[in-house]
Amino acid sequence: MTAASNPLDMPARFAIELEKLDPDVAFRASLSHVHHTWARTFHSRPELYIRPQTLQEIQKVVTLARRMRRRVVTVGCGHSPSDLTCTSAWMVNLDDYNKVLKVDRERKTMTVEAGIRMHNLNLAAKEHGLTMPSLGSIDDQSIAGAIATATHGSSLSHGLISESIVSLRIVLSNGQSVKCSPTQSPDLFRAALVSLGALGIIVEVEYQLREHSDIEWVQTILPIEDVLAKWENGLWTSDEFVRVWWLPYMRRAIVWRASASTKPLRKPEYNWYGGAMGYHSYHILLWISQYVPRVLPWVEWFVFGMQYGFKDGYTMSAVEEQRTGLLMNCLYSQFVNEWSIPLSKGPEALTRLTNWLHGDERGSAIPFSPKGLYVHSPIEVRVARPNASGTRPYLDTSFADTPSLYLNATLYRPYGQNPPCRERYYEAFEHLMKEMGGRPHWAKNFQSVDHRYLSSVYDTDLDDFLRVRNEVDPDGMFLGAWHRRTILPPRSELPIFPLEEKEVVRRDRSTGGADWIGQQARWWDGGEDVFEKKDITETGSEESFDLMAGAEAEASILLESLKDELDSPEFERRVREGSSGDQVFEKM
Ligand SMILES: Cc1cc2nc3c(=O)[nH]c(=O)nc-3n(C[C@H](O)[C@H](O)[C@H](O)COP(=O)(O)OP(=O)(O)OC[C@H]3O[C@@H](n4cnc5c(N)ncnc54)[C@H](O)[C@@H]3O)c2cc1C
Ligand SMILES: O=C1O[C@H](CO)[C@@H](O)[C@@H]1O
Repeated sequence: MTAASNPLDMPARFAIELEKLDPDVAFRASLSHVHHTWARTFHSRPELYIRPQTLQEIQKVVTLARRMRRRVVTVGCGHSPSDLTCTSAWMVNLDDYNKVLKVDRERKTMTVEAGIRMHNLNLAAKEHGLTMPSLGSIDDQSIAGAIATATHGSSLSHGLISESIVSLRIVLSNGQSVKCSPTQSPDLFRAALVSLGALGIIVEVEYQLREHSDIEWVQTILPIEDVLAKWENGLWTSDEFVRVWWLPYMRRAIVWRASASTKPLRKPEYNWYGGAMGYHSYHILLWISQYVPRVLPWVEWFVFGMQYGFKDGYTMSAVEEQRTGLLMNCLYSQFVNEWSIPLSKGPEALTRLTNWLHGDERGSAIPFSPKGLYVHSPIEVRVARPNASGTRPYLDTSFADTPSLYLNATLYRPYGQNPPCRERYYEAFEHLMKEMGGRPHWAKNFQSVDHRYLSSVYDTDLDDFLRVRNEVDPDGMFLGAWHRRTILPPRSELPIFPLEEKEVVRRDRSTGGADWIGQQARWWDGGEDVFEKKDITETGSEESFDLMAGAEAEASILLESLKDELDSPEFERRVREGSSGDQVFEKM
């Protein structure tokens, strides 16, 4: 172990605990990984970044973390733009645990290691004439990461991506690997289907596929009045997949629809603006709007006119494989704030939001001033039907008894810069969503949600999720600041867990995004061991939290000690390249 490569030396006890475990099971960790979200909205530096390749290696990590009293975050490919995957403790990534384990062609199911990316899952499925029944905008996510935050596509014939999970296997904080399904540990299964990384490490997924197919998609630009007129009359049922991009300033919308097709594959007609020219000119215009926000309505008109047509009714179409035809270019780094509300409330929500963006605070009944506020468009409008698998995840963001509408207020971060309008836009947007009983997309950049609000919209499902979660992870090995801020009650009602990690420093980076530093209720082993020294038996007593306050002092000292490194060109390079630093111990 070369401590020299890392100012945060591993404590002496680490080597002792490691030696107690089977040396033939590798421990593949690096000391200097820099984690960042896909959008580079958050960066954090785990004490250890571990890339296991077998189930035994994963179990070894959990056992060691438990003995070293460390929190564990499992990261897929970091596409969640919030601080959900930030940690200063131990980070596990399953990119090297990504094999296809079994294909049952008759049942059309495939069992895979949980680190597999959905793109590769679908490629493997295609070899057997199969495909995933639905997809969202991209397929880069790990299958475990995608289901963990209730990832969805846009179809009234499909629910969440996790709806096609037949069974899964999860390594719990006691190191046991448990298989669960609708008939095996059904409670654990319902919690694990949307786990927020808070239950354990999902290691295997059995996925229900369907016959491989192509789709023909057609997109048309229309006045929003036409779209609203069709809302209950076929807009969402004309095809298997339908999604809408809402252009609030032009009061128009792009309707994209697709259904299975046996026609010959056909690319969309060439649009010179649709490639690099459009990408870079839009990016530059968004950058200009950072300084002159009032150009944004013009930018919407120009960019979407060039891309989708200036005249109503302009149509483009193509025939593609479903596994690629459902995907889209999500362009630039972005904040995304997406909520689900009952589909029936869509016209009211979109009309009020559009009017608010046009400056009509009173008429929109959104009590925040829209004065001087300009936002990026489009607003993404998608749908899902209620879970039809018979086993509904406790934290299913779609509604159980009515079709769901997902509204996504995307704000781009041109060249990594935060847009000036985010706080007020999202304040107003979330006010409207909450008024309609909305549920925030777990992965995204919502900012005004706590346990009290989530209890009001998830009712006993949130209680059931937390019951199962606390049973299988009583020390909070898989809990961090994000969970405490959202799904967990305040510390006064539910004491901090022995291994729960707290955010102690969040520092904006000059190059965009934020550095996130956390600390657990106990001090790193270099300092005093609060749980042994003060014999704090019940979890989360005041003292331990006060010590957390002490941890703030400690963390600002830590930040000072790290400041030079965090601002160093070397760290910038690693952030830019997303390098995982040097592999320190390969086989322990
Ligand atoms: C460009 C872009 C497009 C997107 N498109 C869509 C879309 O169309 N629809 C939609 O709904 N969402 C969409 N998302 C959101 C995305 O699907 C979610 O953020 C998803 O969780 C990311 O998957 P990931 O593998 O990157 O997981 P991460 O972001 O790395 O992790 C997400 C959560 O999963 C947990 N996790 C990861 N692996 C495991 C594991 N093996 N065991 C237990 N927990 C685990 C993590 O701890 C964390 O809590 C998009 C995001 C981006 C950046
Ligand atoms: O998070 C997401 O980003 C894209 C929009 O860029 C959207 O489709 C997805 O849910």
